[in-house]
Amino acid sequence: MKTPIELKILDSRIGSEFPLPAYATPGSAGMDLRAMTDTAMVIEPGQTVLIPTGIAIHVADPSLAAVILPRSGMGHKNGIVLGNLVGLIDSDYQGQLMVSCWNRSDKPFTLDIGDRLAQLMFVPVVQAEFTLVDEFNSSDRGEGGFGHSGTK
Ligand SMILES: O=c1ccn([C@H]2C[C@H](O)[C@@H](COP(=O)(O)OP(=O)(O)OP(=O)(O)O)O2)c(=O)[nH]1
Ligand SMILES: [Mg+2]
Repeated sequence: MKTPIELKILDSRIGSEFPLPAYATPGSAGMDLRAMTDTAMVIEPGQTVLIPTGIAIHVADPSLAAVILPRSGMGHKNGIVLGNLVGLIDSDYQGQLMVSCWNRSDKPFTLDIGDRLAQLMFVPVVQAEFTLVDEFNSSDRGEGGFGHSGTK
């Protein structure tokens, strides 16, 4: 059972020349987002460019969010990852989904119009309300962290 999410097409090439984001297989967690630029573009080594996707979504439910993640092939083979590492889409965001595209490789990368450059995944969210305390009930870990348990 899939969760309905409102989507607006902002670029008419989506839904005509290029399909709407969709799950590629029944078990896919993410759906690919496409580069809806006016022209193909070369992203130079080290450069970060904000790429429009041509769509907006309104998640609406505060117990859900969407995240934009790199595609593993683009990241591993081409060094095309996200300038913000992970993009978080708030449930009340209604603007265009944008992908911060970072070429972390040492080679220029050509991004063609409509290329699938990142992926969108919906996730459950728990909103917290802080309860102020002076002391925590002690845990086994306590304040240990950042590798204090070693690597072996
Ligand atoms: O990769 C991304 C990350 C964010 N957003 C949009 C949706 C998100 O809800 C909004 C704000 O993102 P975030 O809170 O991460 O950025 P900020 O720098 O804190 O901006 P703001 O002050 O608008 O919250 O920008 C994208 O389109 N793509
Ligand atoms: Mg913010």
